[in-house]
This record gives sequence, structure tokens and C-alpha cells, in this order.
Amino acid sequence: MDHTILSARDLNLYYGENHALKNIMIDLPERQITALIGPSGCGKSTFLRTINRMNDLIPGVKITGSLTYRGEEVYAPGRDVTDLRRRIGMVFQKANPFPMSIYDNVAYGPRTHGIRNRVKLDEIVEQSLRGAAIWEEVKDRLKKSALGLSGGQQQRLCIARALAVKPDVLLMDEATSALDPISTSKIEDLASELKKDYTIIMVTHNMQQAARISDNTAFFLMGELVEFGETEQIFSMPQDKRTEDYITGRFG
Ligand SMILES: Nc1ncnc2c1ncn2[C@@H]1O[C@H](COP(=O)(O)OP(=O)(O)OP(=O)(O)O)[C@@H](O)[C@H]1O
Repeated sequence: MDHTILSARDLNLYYGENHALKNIMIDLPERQITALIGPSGCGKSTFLRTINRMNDLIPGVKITGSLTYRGEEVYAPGRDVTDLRRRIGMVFQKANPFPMSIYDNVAYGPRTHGIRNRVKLDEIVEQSLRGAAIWEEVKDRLKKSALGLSGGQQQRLCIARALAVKPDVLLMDEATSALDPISTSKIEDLASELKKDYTIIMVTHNMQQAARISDNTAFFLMGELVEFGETEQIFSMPQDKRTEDYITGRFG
């Protein structure tokens, strides 16, 4: 039986007057890859950011309904958002390494959480870089600037940085859209590897990518969740005509 880790019930989000998420109902299973697909502006990224409260930073946002993570309300008053974001990490479309060394990028989060012991930090940095499949490429240049890495390496470094605080869930917002095919395939392989230990939720515009690596697919359209199910089913036998039109390229 799949174990639900995140659950939305009648979840609505408004940017001022713009009703960007409409009555979202979804149960996301643990330790699987869920792909969020749909045409531009349908609310995929908004939904992704709602999960670790990144939308909190945007003025005029109103959220109603329920979103639970491991049974606890994400928007409960008094919820520790820093702790939530430690447990639910995020990787963005554009790799955004800090302008500091490779080592310091990865050690940044653990240091913020109070880890100062050098041996312990070394261990976390190595583990995280190995976890993100970039250790072999950077182990001899840990003190060099992260900005000297290629785009694909920078994105894997950002994944290592996310892993360093030992998260539970990884949110990926079009994490490969700026990368070449080889880097993209490395990150896809990595995601498939990481799902043994982490729950991954990814926004992608790349239908082949969703079909290749995700276990479940959610199709959004104009703020609604039109269809959610096993990726194989969604791509072979969509239940909704709108899903079918989208995945066969008739719009979007
Ligand atoms: N920061 C914001 N302030 C106001 N409105 C926003 C903001 N971000 C998104 N929106 C609006 O919310 C709706 C959903 O946008 P969102 O970015 O979630 O869509 P998306 O499906 O991820 O699109 P894309 O594939 O183009 O990234 C759109 O109408 C968009 O204009």
C-alpha cells in the first residue's frame, strides 16, 4: 500500500483576485516521483510552492482549505516554516549556487542549523555530493568557487545542497529545463535513485520526462487538478478528454 505523505483537500490559492488553485484534492504517495504537468499558467509551480510555503513570500496571497504533510497542517498557525523548509527542500529551474566554494555551498544549510564540527561537516558534504552524483567530479576542487562549474554540475550541486539538511521531500521546479540532454539525463537518473529515500515532486514541461521517470502524474489546467493517477495510466488511458488533448499535443 502506498503511504500518503502530502494531502490537499479543497485547497485554494488566490493571488489577489486571481484564483490560481481551485479546490485541489490530491494524496501524494511517499518515496515516489510525482510529476506535475499542464500548460503554462495552469498553477503547477504555484501548487509546488504551496507545499513548502514559498508563496508566503508573495504579497496578497490567500490560501484556504487543507494541506497536510505527514498528517500535520502546513498552514497551521504557529507552524515553524524554517523547519518545514528543512524537511521539504526545493531545487529551482535555474541553478542558483551561492557565490562561494563548492564545500561552503553544501555546508551552508547544516551550518545554519548549528553544525560546526569540521569532521561532521566534511562527512555531510561528502555524503550529499555523493547523493547528488557529483562527488567524483568535484572532490579535488571543493575549495574552488561553485560558479566555475557547468550548468549541469551546478544543478547537481544545488541538489547536494538540498540533501545536506537531510530533507524528507524534494520539490523540483523544472530543474532540467535549462540543461543539455546529457545533464538532463544525469538528473533524471539521479531522481530515480533518490526516490528510494525521498519523495520527489517535480514540475515539468517535458512530457517525455514525466513519462520516463515519474510514478504518478497530475495534470493541471487553469488552476484545476483535472486528473491524477499512475503515470502509465495517464499516458496510455487518460480518463479526461482534456488530459488526452494535452498529452497528445493538441494544446498547450
Ligand atoms: N507571484 C505571482 N503573483 C501574482 N500572480 C502569480 C504569481 N505567480 C503566478 N501567478 C499567476 O498564477 C497563475 C498560475 O501560475 P503558475 O506559475 O503557478 O503556473 P505554471 O503552471 O507553473 O506556469 P509555467 O509553466 O509557465 O511556469 C497564473 O495566472 C500566474 O499569472
